[in-house]
Amino acid sequence: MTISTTNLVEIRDMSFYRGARPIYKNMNLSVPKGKVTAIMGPSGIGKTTLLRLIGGQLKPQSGTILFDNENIPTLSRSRLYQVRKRMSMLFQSGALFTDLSVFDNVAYPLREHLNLPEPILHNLVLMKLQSVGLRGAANMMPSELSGGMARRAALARAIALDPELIMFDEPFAGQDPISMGVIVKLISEINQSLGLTCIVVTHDVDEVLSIADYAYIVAEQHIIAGGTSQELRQNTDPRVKQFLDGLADGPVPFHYPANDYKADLIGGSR
Ligand SMILES: Nc1ncnc2c1ncn2[C@@H]1O[C@H](COP(=O)(O)OP(=O)(O)OP(=O)(O)O)[C@@H](O)[C@H]1O
Repeated sequence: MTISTTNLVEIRDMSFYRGARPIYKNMNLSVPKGKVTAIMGPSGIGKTTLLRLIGGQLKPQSGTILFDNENIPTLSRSRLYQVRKRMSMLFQSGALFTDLSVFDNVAYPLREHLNLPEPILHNLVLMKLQSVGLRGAANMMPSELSGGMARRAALARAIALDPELIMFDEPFAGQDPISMGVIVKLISEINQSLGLTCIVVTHDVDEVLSIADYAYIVAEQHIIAGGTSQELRQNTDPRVKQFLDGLADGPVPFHYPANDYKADLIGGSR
């Protein structure tokens, strides 16, 4: 196996099944250190699953998932706990703790993992909030925030422990164009100013391609195309064009695999 020092995450020949159903078959993926990597693909194809595999919450049936050259699926529980501290995941539902203020939400992982004197913790939290433009909202409760602000507060919490990798699951979903622009800019800024490796899973092609150094498209249980944003835009594969142009139907089927429609309808009750 070639071990790369330039890729923070390296997936080789990885297969993952849900029951008998393959989600990934012999898939390969490299996520370069310090870059923004976009993972795109149709709904239900396995993008969130991929993030959970990288985070060690799910185990593949075969293959390797290297994080900084450590094979995640084979790590002991305690080692995985250590490695996971270096990664952060921001899920779409990235819920804040509703009974804690914005300040305390961001302070939570710091209090949980580090034993910092209160004045240092205070300043660290304010610095994280400053980086997402919410220092002024430190004392607000999550219920008082707009959707976009809540997402930014969740981002401040996700970077509280200075992870090396941050994985965003659909960061733009449900945002108005201005909030989307703010989030695009924030991802780009935290990548550039903190040197954070970012993986962004999304359907929002234009937004993500504007900041991604590399972009991959998942379909048919593996990566069907990848490269720089520009290379992907020039790709002539009809499946890639279908996805990038947002066409509802094409070589990548719109429907989740199902029984014959007519048979299902006349078959009556299930
Ligand atoms: N806990 C589970 N048990 C069984 N199947 C699951 C489970 N979670 C997800 N799946 C299936 O795995 C497949 C991949 O799901 P996943 O959430 O990774 O897709 P996705 O590409 O992130 O979709 P979307 O873009 O719609 O969020 C889906 O078909 C889903 O039905």
